[in-house]
Amino acid sequence: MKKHIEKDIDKVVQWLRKMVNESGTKGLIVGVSGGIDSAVVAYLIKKACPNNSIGVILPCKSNPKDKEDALAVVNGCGIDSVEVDLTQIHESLFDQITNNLMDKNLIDDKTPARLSDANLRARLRMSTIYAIANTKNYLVAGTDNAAEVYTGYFTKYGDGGVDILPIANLLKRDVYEWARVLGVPKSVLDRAPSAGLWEGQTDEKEMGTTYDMIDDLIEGKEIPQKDREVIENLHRKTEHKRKMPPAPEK
Ligand SMILES: Nc1ncnc2c1ncn2[C@@H]1O[C@H](COP(=O)(O)OP(=O)(O)OC[C@H]2O[C@@H]([n+]3cccc(C(=O)O)c3)[C@H](O)[C@@H]2O)[C@@H](O)[C@H]1O
Ligand SMILES: Nc1ncnc2c1ncn2[C@@H]1O[C@H](COP(=O)(O)OP(=O)(O)OP(=O)(O)O)[C@@H](O)[C@H]1O
Ligand SMILES: [Mg+2]
Repeated sequence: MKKHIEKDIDKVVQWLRKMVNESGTKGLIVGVSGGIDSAVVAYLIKKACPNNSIGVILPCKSNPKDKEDALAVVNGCGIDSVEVDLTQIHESLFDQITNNLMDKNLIDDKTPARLSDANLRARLRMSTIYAIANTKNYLVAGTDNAAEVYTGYFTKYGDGGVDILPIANLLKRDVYEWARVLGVPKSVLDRAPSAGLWEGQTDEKEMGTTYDMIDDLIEGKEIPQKDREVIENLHRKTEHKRKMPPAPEK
C-alpha cells in the first residue's frame, strides 16, 4: 500500500514540474492553513520545486492553533514561508462595505452576513497569494480534493481561485493516507477539517454529512438516502463553480 502511494506521489510531483515548465513559470506557491489539504500540497510542491516554492500563512481573525499547525507544516517540509496578517484589512474593508450599503439603505442590518464575511476572508487570501505569485512568477497551487470539488465546498474565486489542482483526484481519505506517507505532523492529521471561517466551524457540521459519505458516493458505493440527497443537492447548487461564467450566445 505504502509503495503504491509513494509511486502516485511521485507521479504528481513529476506532473507539478511539468506544469511549471510548460507554463514558463519558475515555481509554485500555496496558502498553508494548518489543515491537512494544504499540508499535503505544501509537501508536494516543496518536493517538485525544492528551491522555488513558497507557503503563505494568512491569519484572518484565526484561531492561534491554525498558525501553530501551519508553522509545523512549513518547518516539517522545509518550504520557504511568509506570513501576512489579514485581520485588520478584512475588518476595515468589511466595515466600509456594510456602512456604505447601510447609508444607501441597500441593507437594513449592520450585522454582517456570516457567509459574506467568511468568503471575503477567502478572497483576500486569494488576492494576497496572487500578489506574491505575480512577483515571483509562480503558479498558484490549489488544495481542493475530489470531495470538495464534487460538493463545491469552496469559495468561488477565493480558495477556488487557483492555477492548478494537484490533489483534485484524491478522496478525503486518500489525502490522509498521502499525508501519513509524506510525514505531515501528527497535530495536523488529528484536526477536524475546518474552513476556519468562523468560530467552531467544521466542514462536516456545515455540510450536514461526512467526508466518508462523500467519498463513498464518489466511489459509487451505497450510502443512506438522507446523505445522498444532501450531497447531490450541494453538487447541483454549485455546478456554476465548476464552469466558466456563462455569456449570451452570439
Ligand atoms: N447558478 C449560479 N450561476 C452563477 N453564479 C452563481 C449561481 N448561484 C450562485 N452564484 C454566485 O456564487 C456566489 C456563491 O458562491 P460562493 O461565493 O462561493 O459562496 P457559497 O457557496 O455560498 O459559500 C462558500 C462555501 O464554501 C465553504 N468554504 C469556503 C472556503 C473554504 C472552505 C474550506 O473547506 O476550507 C469552505 C464555506 O464555508 C461555504 O459553505 C453567489 O454570491 C453568486 O455570486
Ligand atoms: N490561515 C490561512 N493561511 C493560509 N491559507 C489558508 C488559510 N486558511 C485557508 N487557507 C487556504 O484555503 C484552503 C482551503 O481550506 P481547507 O480548509 O479546505 O483546507 P485545509 O485547511 O488545508 O484542510 P482541512 O480540510 O483539513 O481544513 C487551504 O487549503 C489554504 O490553501
Ligand atoms: Mg481548513
